[in-house]
Amino acid sequence: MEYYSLEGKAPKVGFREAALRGIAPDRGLYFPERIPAFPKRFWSEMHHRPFLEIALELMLPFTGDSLPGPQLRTILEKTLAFDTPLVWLGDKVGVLELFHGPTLAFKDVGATFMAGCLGYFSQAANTRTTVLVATSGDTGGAVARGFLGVPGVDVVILYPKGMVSDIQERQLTTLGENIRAFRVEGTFDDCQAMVKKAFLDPEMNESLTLTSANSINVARWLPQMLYYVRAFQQAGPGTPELVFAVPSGNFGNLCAGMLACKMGMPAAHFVACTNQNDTVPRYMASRTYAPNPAVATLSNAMDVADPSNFSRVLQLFQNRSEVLARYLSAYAFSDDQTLEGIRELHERFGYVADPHGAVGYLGLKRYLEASGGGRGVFLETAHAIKFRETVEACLHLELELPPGLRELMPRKKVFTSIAGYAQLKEALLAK
Ligand SMILES: N[C@@H](CCOP(=O)(O)O)C(=O)O
Repeated sequence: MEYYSLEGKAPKVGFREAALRGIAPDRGLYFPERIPAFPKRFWSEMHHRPFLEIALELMLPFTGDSLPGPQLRTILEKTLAFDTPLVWLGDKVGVLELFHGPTLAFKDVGATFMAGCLGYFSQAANTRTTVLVATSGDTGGAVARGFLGVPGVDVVILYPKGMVSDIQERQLTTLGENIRAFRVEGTFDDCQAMVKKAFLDPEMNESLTLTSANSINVARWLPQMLYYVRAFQQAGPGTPELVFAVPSGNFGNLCAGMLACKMGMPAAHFVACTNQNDTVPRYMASRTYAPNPAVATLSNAMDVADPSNFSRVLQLFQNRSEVLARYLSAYAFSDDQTLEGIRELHERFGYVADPHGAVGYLGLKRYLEASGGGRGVFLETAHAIKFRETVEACLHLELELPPGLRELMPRKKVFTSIAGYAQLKEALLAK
């Protein structure tokens, strides 16, 4: 499989090079040159098969010659080591829980897969790679954990000051070793712009081998399709096609689900659910892509004004927004509505959701009402404990701290404060 740049001005590359580069030299996102289609039989017969075998079949066309089969299997075994259960809250509403990984967020899936790939590529070539990552909350912790101690890899995390939760900040600033954190005066979009700038900076590229661990990287993005397929498998044979409601920030997650659908996975519809950073819902209503400055919200991991992966979503539909609109609806919700969503889930189903999951639930509910019925699943992208203050105050209860987090609490947060790209560059080039 080869990958081309969505900007169209860079040569095609294989999976290995796309993963090592992060983005193409023309700043475009890499996109697979063909989407492998799996026949109806593959989907109808998967319900009794071990999921690892299914995952291998699905990922193999994408990794191609870059990873030997046994290596891909080992990486997938680690990636799938934690469950992503589909829990039905009622007849019509289910929740796909993606927070059972080591950092309690869906990012653990992609970060584990990518860390496995990069560890293998660096070892095989005996090189040192610097992974740059911008985070609005959850990616940073998952990448820090996924790459901790991986030989040949240094991780540099950029996060916006005051726009991530206390637990999220602990997850990305307290591990040490090969992980460094930079606290940026700015928004997630500023952090992401710095990452992209670094890739085009000749001095940086002369001294460092850079890549990105955001979902702009195919090795982070592609494996995220697996939990949609796992949800389909768990729903069981004969289940009517599901609506998937996806809390969305950088849109890698939603795009991975829609990719699975393009590969043949039956799905009724997708719903992109955002907070007030509503560029995509406004785009879907007006067909004008016009990001506003990012605003801080309770669902901070989605505080993204200019979602990188939306270009991939459009590409899946040959950039025909009228076709995309048949498969995707998009809604935005305020913080007050988010709190209402958390309360409603608790009152109706006894379910404790985090603010991102609550936004997903609200989107699902609105879509099912508007379309006159159906059955759907919202993605619970992070554990409620990561947003402890918000959830505890909203529901008047106390959440228990999981053991993995307990050990982070007494540790000191270590980070470097920076205001812009020049300081980042100076710090990374300092000997
Ligand atoms: N929601 C993210 C923002 C970056 O998204 P990614 O999936 O592209 O890494 C976060 O939590 O940092």
